[in-house]
Amino acid sequence: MTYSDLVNAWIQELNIYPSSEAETLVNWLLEHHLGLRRVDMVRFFEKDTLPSGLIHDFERLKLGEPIQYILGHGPFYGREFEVTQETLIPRNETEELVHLIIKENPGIGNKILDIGTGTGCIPITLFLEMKEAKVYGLDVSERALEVARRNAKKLHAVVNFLNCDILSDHPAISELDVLVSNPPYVPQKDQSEMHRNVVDFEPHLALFVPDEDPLIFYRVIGEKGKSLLKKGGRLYFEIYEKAAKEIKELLEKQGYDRVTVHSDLNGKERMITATWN
Ligand SMILES: C[S@@+](CC[C@H](N)C(=O)[O-])C[C@H]1O[C@@H](n2cnc3c(N)ncnc32)[C@H](O)[C@@H]1O
Repeated sequence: MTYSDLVNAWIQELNIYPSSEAETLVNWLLEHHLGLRRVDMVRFFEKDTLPSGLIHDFERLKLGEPIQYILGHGPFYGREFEVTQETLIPRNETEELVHLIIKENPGIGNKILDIGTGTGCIPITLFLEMKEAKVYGLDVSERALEVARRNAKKLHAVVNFLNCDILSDHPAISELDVLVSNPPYVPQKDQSEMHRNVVDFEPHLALFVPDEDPLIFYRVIGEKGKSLLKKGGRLYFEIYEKAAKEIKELLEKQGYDRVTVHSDLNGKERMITATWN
């Protein structure tokens, strides 16, 4: 079998994805298993046989499992982060949120807390990209925090991780320059609109909120932010596009200033920022 025979056959079999995406996924899997660049793979196929792990992983891909869970890692802001089924897979729009924080807070020694940290991708990246930042990350899931701690160690980032349920506990932190969160925000009833590989594989604890109170995390974090943030401190949320207007109104009602909705690169309203004065 040649490289192109195999790639074409697998693209056909991976018909749960559009063919351009299937091609990217097949090549990602091949590169991971063979440790070869695409150009070298053509030569590999002329003389070698496929490792059995590759076939097994392809079967998982066909069943809709996200490739980051299969490989055990995924990219975020130019670095690879370990992911497990206890953690959300880091998303592009979250990279944009992190980029906004870096751009808007060029000073030295910012004190930062990330609520609902998952893999730790937000605080680890902020530690590595901002000068002398003092960074905290919290999550209710101890299993997610274990992953976050491993990521920090591997990437040489100093982050204080705390196990905390933000809906019932108050973290013992104050005088923050930046409070950031990408909290769970998808109402249960919207499950049916989501891609199967998200609903079937990613942790529901990281995704869903009750239909009767979909803004619960924004309301609670906004309220707690008043004592966590210092005067002039900045709040950064990733948001559900459908809820942008309501979250803006909520934060204005809570007394925040300069409440601003930002669009991501796809033109979707996916971030909101505010100042506590
Ligand atoms: C949407 S994920 C975000 C993960 C990561 N920050 C990212 O952007 O990839 C939300 C995170 O909030 C955590 N979480 C859910 N309920 C929580 C709670 N009550 N208190 C603290 N964290 C919570 C989940 O475990 C999950 O890691």
